[in-house]
Amino acid sequence: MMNYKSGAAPRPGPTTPGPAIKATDLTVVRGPRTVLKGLHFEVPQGQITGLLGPSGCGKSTLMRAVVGTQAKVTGTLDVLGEPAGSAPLRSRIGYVTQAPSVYLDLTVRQNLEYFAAILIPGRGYAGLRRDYVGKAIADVDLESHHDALAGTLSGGQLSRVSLAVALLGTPELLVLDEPTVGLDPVLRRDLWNLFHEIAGRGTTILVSSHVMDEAERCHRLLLMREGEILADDTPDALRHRMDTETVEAAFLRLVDEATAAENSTPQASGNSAPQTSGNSSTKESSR
Ligand SMILES: Nc1ncnc2c1ncn2[C@@H]1O[C@H](COP(=O)(O)OP(=O)(O)OP(=O)(O)O)[C@@H](O)[C@H]1O
Repeated sequence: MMNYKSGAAPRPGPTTPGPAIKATDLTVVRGPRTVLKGLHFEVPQGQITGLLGPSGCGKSTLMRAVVGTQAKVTGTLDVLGEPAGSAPLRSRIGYVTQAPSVYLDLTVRQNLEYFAAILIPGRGYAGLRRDYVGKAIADVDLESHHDALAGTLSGGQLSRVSLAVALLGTPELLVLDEPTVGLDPVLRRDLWNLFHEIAGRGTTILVSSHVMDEAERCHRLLLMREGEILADDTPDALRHRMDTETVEAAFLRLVDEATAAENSTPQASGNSAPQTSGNSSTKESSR
């Protein structure tokens, strides 16, 4: 968790020009495996960028690198104009992991008050903390449950408490690791509406999913496979370029092309970049 220096006012919104995230030759090794393989990409500010791909392709690892919790990261990774993981970024990024990170024996409000006290310590900020807690609870539509113990909430409600914690302090970048896993279609729709509302206020959102219909709700997509980026595009451009009805079909076509390219190159190794249709936004040409 990150906090504000005493006397420093919390930051209200985007303050840095340029992309929210810029990666150059981003490589991550975990154990014996190279999990991210020399990625080049940018994430624009104020939009929802979806990080999609099959289980194990490296989505969480990429997100961990962005928020600065991943070891053995090489290449260049700038976030909001600063090197990923640097101290000034701590109060500017909200991160929701796959596991709800809340205390089950505290109420919704107590959880938020606790994290707000760490984020913005000091008696002088008591009023500001109260405002942030109230706003975060309202944002995730949990006002009717603010006094409920977190341990008594449903899975969807618990996910929303985690999201509320990440929203404290109005971060410029929100990194959400599969926030809709296990939620019913109505809750998923409501959460995506909330993401759009948050992005509409200028917050950049990087959100991972392996549910392809969620790709259609993103402004941009990074499609991943085996630690590489197969495509970096808008959903419309991707469907158009691959001549498919859905992003899912476009993704499957890209995977087939990459597999065929690998199979037709005898010396191809697991670290080789897949061949795609030659669009300027594919990994090959963005190097
Ligand atoms: N601590 C670790 N040590 C070694 N390898 C790891 C470790 N954690 C993850 N990996 C490997 O790194 C690869 C990428 O994992 P990652 O969790 O980033 O994938 P993912 O796309 O987020 O998957 P999922 O959608 O299932 O969450 C996987 O092959 C995984 O086995």
